Amino acid sequence: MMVAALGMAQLSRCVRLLTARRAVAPSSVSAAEYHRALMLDAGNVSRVQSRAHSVTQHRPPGKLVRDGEEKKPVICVEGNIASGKTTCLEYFSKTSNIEVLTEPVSKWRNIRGHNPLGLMYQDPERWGITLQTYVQLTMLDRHLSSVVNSAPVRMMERSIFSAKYIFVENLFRSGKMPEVDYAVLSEWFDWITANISIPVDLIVYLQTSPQTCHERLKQRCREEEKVIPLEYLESLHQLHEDWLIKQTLASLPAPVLVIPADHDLQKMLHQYEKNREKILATSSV
Ligand SMILES: Nc1ncnc2c1ncn2[C@@H]1O[C@H](COP(=O)(O)OP(=O)(O)O)[C@@H](O)[C@H]1O
Ligand SMILES: Nc1ccn([C@H]2C[C@H](O)[C@@H](COP(=O)(O)O)O2)c(=O)n1
Repeated sequence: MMVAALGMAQLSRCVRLLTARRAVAPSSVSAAEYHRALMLDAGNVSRVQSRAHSVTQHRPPGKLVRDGEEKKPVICVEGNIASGKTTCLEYFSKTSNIEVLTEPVSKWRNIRGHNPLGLMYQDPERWGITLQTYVQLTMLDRHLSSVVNSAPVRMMERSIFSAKYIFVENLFRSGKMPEVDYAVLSEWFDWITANISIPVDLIVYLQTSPQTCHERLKQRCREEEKVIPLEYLESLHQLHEDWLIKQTLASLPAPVLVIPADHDLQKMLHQYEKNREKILATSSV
């Protein structure tokens, strides 16, 4: 399995911890109950503790978390390709005291000299599973990454949730991902979300029309994305709407703040200012 081959430190550590503890669990106690009762070492991973603020529903006890993670509220910025997520994060990082985590796109474009993002766009049936396995791994790594500064809020570009509910779902529904690949990715996703705490306190949805994204995407001119047709952005848009607005696709990990994002840059900065309090107040919810 690719994840094993890549040997991602956090995931394998979590897996090892669970496996090791399971091996010595008393036979009269279920594995789940036993894990709940465990107080794991104060090394890299520990059991969820009480939180400084009141948003506790996404941090159920018994899941593994990175030390300190539960103390900092997490905002995920979601939206279609080229909707303006990076631009939004840049703006807030310049104007507020926040910790910003961008999507690890450079890793998706270059893993040991290979470009799974480019391969996926060339032949999604063959390479969709490869890219999305790596996206899932690298997004989990982002979610679990240690706090890098003392900023009171963390703002992330996308999440492990949109990777699954939007991109994997789209590949499968459009017939470009074989059912077995979808099943493997879903099993991984279900295991991760059942066993590892992935706190999200607010989703900021940059809501755009697919046409706007198509224009911005052409303007950005990322080599791999030159083959993206408008129809692809329309499918992704529909899934975003189903997940974040209609709420019919999958459960939401956090409340959603919708920001209309078809406007020009100047007006968008105004929109961000208008919503600044709502977004950053997440830290005192
Ligand atoms: N409001 C806007 N109006 C016009 N162009 C924009 C706007 N926001 C971002 N862009 C441009 O659109 C492209 C995609 O924006 P980006 O922030 O990289 O999107 P994302 O991170 O969602 O893919 C970039 O070239 C960026 O400069
Ligand atoms: N799970 C994912 C996440 C992203 N991508 C692609 C889409 C874009 O080509 C690129 C980066 O996205 P952006 O930040 O520009 O919206 O990665 C994907 O295929 N699967």
